[in-house]
Amino acid sequence: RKKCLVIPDGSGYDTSLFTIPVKYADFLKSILIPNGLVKDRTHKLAVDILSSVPNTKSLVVLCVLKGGYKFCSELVDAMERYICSCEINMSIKVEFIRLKSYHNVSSTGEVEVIGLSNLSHLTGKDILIVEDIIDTGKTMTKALELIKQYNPNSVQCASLLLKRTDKSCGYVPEFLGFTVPEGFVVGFGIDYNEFFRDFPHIGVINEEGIKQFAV
Ligand SMILES: O=P(O)(O)OC[C@H]1O[C@H](OP(=O)(O)OP(=O)(O)O)[C@H](O)[C@@H]1O
Ligand SMILES: Oc1ncnc2c1N=NC2
Ligand SMILES: [Mg+2]
Ligand SMILES: [Mg+2]
Repeated sequence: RKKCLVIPDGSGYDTSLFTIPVKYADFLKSILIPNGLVKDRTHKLAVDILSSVPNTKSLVVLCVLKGGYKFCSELVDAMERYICSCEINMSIKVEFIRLKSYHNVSSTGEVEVIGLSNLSHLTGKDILIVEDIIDTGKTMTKALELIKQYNPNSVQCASLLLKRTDKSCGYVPEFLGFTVPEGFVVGFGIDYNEFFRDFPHIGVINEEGIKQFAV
C-alpha cells in the first residue's frame, strides 16, 4: 500500500494554539491535524490518484455522505486543478451515496443506506469512492458490496483517515491520507451526532463534549 502520514499515539496540539469556534472551545481535547496539513496531504493524494489512472478518460467520484463531503470537495478541486494545468484530457463526475451507522461514539453495526441515488449509471465506469474515515470498516464494506452489484469497470477507495483500532475488519483503502490513534475524532466534515462537521481542523472530542452533544 502507498505511504501515508502516521499521526503517532499521544499526538495532539493544545487548542489554545489555534482559532477555535466559541461554540466548540470547551468540548475539544486537542487538535490532531490542523486544517492546512489536511489540505496539503489531500492535494498530494489527488496527484497520486491521477498518476494511478493514466489512461482513464472519465472517472466517477462517489462521495459517501455526510462525512465525506469536505474531503471530497477538497480532493476533487485539487484533481481538477491538476488535470487542467497538466492539460490532461479527462472528466470527473461526482455522485453521492448516504450511508449512516454511527450513534454517539459507536457504530450501530448496521449500515443504513439513505436516499440511494440510482447507481445504475456506475455500470462499466471507473469509480473512486471517497470517505472521511475508516474505523471498523463496516461502512466501506457495505459501500463496496452495494457498488459491485452494478458491475463497474474498476473501484478504488480514497479515505482521509484510517483509525488504528482493533475493531477494524482489516480493510485498507488504496489511497489514504493519515492513520490516527484511538479516540473519537471530529472536524473537516466528520461529526459527533451532527456537531463539529463545520470545525476546520481534525480534533479529538473530550468527555464534556461527548456528554454535551449525546443523544
Ligand atoms: O468504518 P466505520 O466504523 O463504519 O466508520 C466510518 C464511517 O462512519 C462515519 O459515518 P456516519 O455513520 O457517522 O455517518 P455520516 O457520514 O453521515 O457522519 C464516517 O463518516 C464513515 O462513513
Ligand atoms: O472517530 C470518529 N469520529 C467520527 N465518526 C467516526 C469515527 N470513527 N468512525 C466514525
Ligand atoms: Mg460517514
Ligand atoms: Mg458521523
